Amino acid sequence: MLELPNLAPFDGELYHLPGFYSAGQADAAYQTLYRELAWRREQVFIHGRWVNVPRLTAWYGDPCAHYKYSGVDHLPLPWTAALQCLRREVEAACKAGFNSVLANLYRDGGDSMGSHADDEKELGLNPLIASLSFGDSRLLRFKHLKTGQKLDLELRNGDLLIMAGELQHRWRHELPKTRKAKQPRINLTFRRIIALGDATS
Ligand SMILES: O=C(O)CCC(=O)C(=O)O
Ligand SMILES: [Fe+2]
Repeated sequence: MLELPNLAPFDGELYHLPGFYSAGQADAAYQTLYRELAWRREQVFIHGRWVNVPRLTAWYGDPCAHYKYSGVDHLPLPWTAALQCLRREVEAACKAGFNSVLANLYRDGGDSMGSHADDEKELGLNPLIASLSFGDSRLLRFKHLKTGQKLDLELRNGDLLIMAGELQHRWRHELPKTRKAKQPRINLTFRRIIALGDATS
């Protein structure tokens, strides 16, 4: 993959391309996404009650790309021009196709994403997930399920991160809260959803 070193020491593939977009390009993308995406405060059903997720989210994709995430069925909004453009560039770099993107907006250091794996069956076995970061930098932490080994990555404005192979089955990842003063960060995770009832797509 891209002749980059695999940062995962074992059980999966993880590739980091710092500065995939220049600071100028990334700043422009950030402004457009911040303004244009239909950011909303989502709720998930955990331990018998509805709780707000600690960030804003938006889900875009091809009409077939339904996706259950944290117990919620996401119906994708149609691609915006900016998202289409980013999708094509990420597809070219990854030599892979994506039919949907989950956008996350972390407004400050108090916003976060809890430990999880993107291992839903709609993503198929060993999904390739491409993640773009815009805005302030944040730490993404991986933890191996069996050994407990940790791997920390600082994701900065314009970075591309690719997760592939067995990574989602063997490791979990989280974006922890931080007490450091943080400006907002936008993250896009491009995914390929296999439409239910269409295992060949
Ligand atoms: O914000 C990030 O970098 C992580 C996002 C993530 O893990 C996800 O959307 O599944
Ligand atoms: Fe994830």
